[in-house]
Amino acid sequence: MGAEVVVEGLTKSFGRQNVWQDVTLTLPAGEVSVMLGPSGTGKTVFLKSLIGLLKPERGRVLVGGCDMVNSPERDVYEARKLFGVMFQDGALFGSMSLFDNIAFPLREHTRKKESEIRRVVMERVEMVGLVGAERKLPGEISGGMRKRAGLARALVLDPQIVLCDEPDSGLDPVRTAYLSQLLIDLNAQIDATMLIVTHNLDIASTVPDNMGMLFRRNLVTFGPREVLLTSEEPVVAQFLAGRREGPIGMSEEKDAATLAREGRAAPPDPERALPPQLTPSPGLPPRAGAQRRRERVLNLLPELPERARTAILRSYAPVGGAVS
Ligand SMILES: Nc1ncnc2c1ncn2[C@@H]1O[C@H](COP(=O)(O)OP(=O)(O)OP(=O)(O)O)[C@@H](O)[C@H]1O
Repeated sequence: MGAEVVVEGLTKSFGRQNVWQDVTLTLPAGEVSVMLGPSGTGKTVFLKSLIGLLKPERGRVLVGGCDMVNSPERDVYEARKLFGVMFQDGALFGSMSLFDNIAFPLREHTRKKESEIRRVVMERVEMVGLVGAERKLPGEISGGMRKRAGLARALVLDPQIVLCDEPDSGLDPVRTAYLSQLLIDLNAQIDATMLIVTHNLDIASTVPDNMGMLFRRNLVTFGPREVLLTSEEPVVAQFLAGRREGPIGMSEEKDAATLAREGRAAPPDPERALPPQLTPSPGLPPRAGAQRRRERVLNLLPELPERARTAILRSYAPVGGAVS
């Protein structure tokens, strides 16, 4: 099972520019979470802070007993091995074949023999559907294939936590749908804790167990997907509807006068059925994380808003019956 990631009171600034403050959330072990947010709200900075590449000035990130913010660099380096990171552009070495790119972390961080490296690399190549392309250079394949190669590389060290930074950027809607299914299938196979940063509403509404959103230097919300998807918070409703009307402007924030002229954005219709969450492809095991999540979320019910409660009970009810 993947490791839980506990974030407490995290605050990050660059000089006098505060990116976000007092961010507190827990990525539950083995579950899939998504972080949404308009451009420039600090989603990438958040991912980099989780792995200790950027150092917030306040707060803690606890992973398997290590505080990625405040522990000595030696401990942070060790704990970083629990993570697999898929960067926005795949971050592949252009002069190396996909095979060598994917093998790179194994050659760098382990003493495995070449035969063993080959076995692990090919297993991951198969998982992400790149068999036959492993001898190609990154420049000879499509953007979607590069993304999948980046994902395969993020998986070679058997990470307990997988972070994906905008895995959909530059992909067409069909490739994005395949990628969404791939992320769920991977979670079913490796039971890692996953955090996906994205603007993509299709991924956001069909992939995660949990969702959060960063806006105006704050974490607007983080919790079970149903909370955000039924939220009446104007910024969340605007983002999910992809509308111009609302607090999010071209340069992130609108001034109060513009907002007053527009009036409040309509909240989502409470009767609207939520898009169903993807399930693993036929032949794969059920997601252990989804089973744990069901227990966890049903215990949380009394603390959740009415709309989210109704949506959760509806999604867990057997057809025509009530949740036990
Ligand atoms: N190393 C850095 N030094 C100074 N400022 C930085 C640095 N990295 C990021 N920033 C600033 O932090 C803010 C948040 O950037 P970040 O890339 O995390 O946003 P984002 O939400 O991921 O955006 P997008 O969705 O457009 O990728 C931006 O204003 C950016 O300029």
